Amino acid sequence: MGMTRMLLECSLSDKLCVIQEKQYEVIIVPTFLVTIFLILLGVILWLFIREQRTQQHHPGSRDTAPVPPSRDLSWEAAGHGGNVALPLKETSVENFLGATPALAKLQVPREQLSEVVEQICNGSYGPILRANMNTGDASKSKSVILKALKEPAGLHEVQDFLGRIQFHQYLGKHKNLVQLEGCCTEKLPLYMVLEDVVHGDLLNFLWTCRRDVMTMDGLLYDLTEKQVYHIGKQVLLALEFLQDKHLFHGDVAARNILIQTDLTAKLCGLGLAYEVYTRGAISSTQTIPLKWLAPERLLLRPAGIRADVWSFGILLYEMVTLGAPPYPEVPPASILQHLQKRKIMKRPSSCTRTMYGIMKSCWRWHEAGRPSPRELRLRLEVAIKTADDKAVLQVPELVVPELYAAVAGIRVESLFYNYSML
Ligand SMILES: Nc1ncnc2c1ncn2[C@@H]1O[C@H](COP(=O)(O)OP(=O)(O)OP(=O)(O)O)[C@@H](O)[C@H]1O
Repeated sequence: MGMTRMLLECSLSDKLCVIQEKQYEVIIVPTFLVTIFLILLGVILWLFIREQRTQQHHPGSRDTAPVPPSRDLSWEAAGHGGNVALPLKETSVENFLGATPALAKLQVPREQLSEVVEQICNGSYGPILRANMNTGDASKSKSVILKALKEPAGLHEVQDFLGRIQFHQYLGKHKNLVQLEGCCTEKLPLYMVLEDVVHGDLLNFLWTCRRDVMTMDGLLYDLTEKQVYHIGKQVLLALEFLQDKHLFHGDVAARNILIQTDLTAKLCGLGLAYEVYTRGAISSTQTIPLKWLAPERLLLRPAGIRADVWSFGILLYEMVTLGAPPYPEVPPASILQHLQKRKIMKRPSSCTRTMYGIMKSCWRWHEAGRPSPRELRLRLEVAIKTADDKAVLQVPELVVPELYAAVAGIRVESLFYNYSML
């Protein structure tokens, strides 16, 4: 339109008009084309740089076979639930480890765990194994306990297992708590490495004391009143330690105490203490034998360290009777009604009045009336001074584990006894 108008207004002899027409062709069109070219070049460059950056973030994506997608939490969120066990990809575990760098310091090289000697039992996470650990020097190989996470495991189980290791790390060392030596969590299968308390649990020790066995691997299978106090005092030290950290154990019983040759006692079975640590209370549906529980636990009320004190009273009873089941005349399911009638266990014939007095103080209905672990320990320290260290506790009847389990209200499979010993 503009050109037509120009031509109409100009004569052929009009030079100015010709010059204007040449300006239009020579300046504006090339400028337009150059601009388009530059824009295209810019876009191509931008796409090229973006591609380069993508490759830097995923180095193997072009040169290696594609990695299968790892299972993520969305799988569980899609209605499959946390308990579904699926084989985990190494990458999933590595992701967790990335989120828990504190565990890096605890890693034990797998090649140091040379041979599994035996499977002790099936624990709450999976098999509990005894293995040899090489410490570099062949003459210094030592026995350790491996708690393995059973496979296949769900993601939340892996998380829980790693959390449990960190809980051990948080607790730190205490002479009367089973010690964490390290872990193998850089790949599957996952292991928690614990010190080996070779003589196993106190309940088995008590049962063996009923037999004619004198000593085994340096441990004397005889128990006096003084030794009962000695073991009890160590358990109370462990409870004080937990209380200082605003925790409690939740399952104090002879089956959860490990014994060393010199009668050092170590509290194990810290699963419920871990729940208290993570959730502030025991919320697990895990069944704890009712006969060891304080009334507030049976009534599903909030509980604390004084519920452990109640169970400690039952532990004293277990020791002085060499592992008899508590309340032998009461069916496990009726224990709450029994206690609601304010009935407690009678004094066993092997129990002194002093010791029975201590037991009764643990079994006061209201937790505020019960002593604290520290008060209790001080009472034990006084009692120990005059306790009998000569007379050996004796119970002639041998234990039939199935019968014990039925009367105690415990699943027989959860008792880690050695048949050959009984
Ligand atoms: N460090 C250890 N040394 C020797 N034996 C052990 C050790 N740890 C566990 N055991 C054996 O395994 C049994 C079960 O241990 P423990 O209760 O700690 O395992 P768990 O089932 O994993 O429970 P939790 O999850 O409550 O810790 C013990 O009664 C004992 O016989």
